[in-house]
Amino acid sequence: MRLPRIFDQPMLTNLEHLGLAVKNLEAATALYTALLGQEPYKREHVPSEAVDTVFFQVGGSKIELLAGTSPESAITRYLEKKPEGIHHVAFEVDDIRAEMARLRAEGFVLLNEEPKPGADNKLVCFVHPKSAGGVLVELCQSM
Ligand SMILES: CC[C@@H](C(=O)O)C(=O)SCCNC(=O)CCNC(=O)[C@H](O)C(C)(C)COP(=O)(O)OP(=O)(O)OC[C@H]1O[C@@H](n2cnc3c(N)ncnc32)[C@H](O)[C@@H]1OP(=O)(O)O
Ligand SMILES: [Co+2]
Repeated sequence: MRLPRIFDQPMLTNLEHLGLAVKNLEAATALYTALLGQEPYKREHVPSEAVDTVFFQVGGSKIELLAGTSPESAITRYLEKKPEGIHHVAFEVDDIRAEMARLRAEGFVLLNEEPKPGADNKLVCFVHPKSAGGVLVELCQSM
């Protein structure tokens, strides 16, 4: 059992984005444009993750729509088993390497040895959902 800690300052500084897995990116973009009452501010293909993304700004956070572009994509694999919806929760960090070391020491299982380039000019790292209460967690540091 993890014991409570007292920290001087928060390590995960902001809810950076919610990642939503979708099958049809154009249909989902139209739906979220209507829901949020605004156009997306960015579309980006991320070859390393085999995903197409669409971003909406919502206050200090973002909605990231994700569609897989290959059968090996984590999003394609996820949608083979699960319905469309929230796929991951992404937190902003100031120093991703320091946070990765801290989370490893706390017993979390990281899916990346090193930070890797993500979408929207971020360095990212994922925490396995099995070690994070069933939620896939992403850390994001601005590049
Ligand atoms: C655009 C870039 C970037 C950004 O900048 O924002 C992104 O967001 S990319 C997003 C897509 N990329 C990733 O998700 C990379 C990290 N994910 C992975 O490495 C894998 O998806 C995984 C989490 C390790 C799972 O892969 P795998 O083990 O091959 O799949 P399984 O189907 O066998 O799942 C095992 C186990 O884990 C559960 N699971 C899988 N995905 C999720 C999830 N998103 N949320 C919660 N739980 C998840 C799955 O249900 C299985 O559980 P059991 O059935 O109980 O065994
Ligand atoms: Co993400």
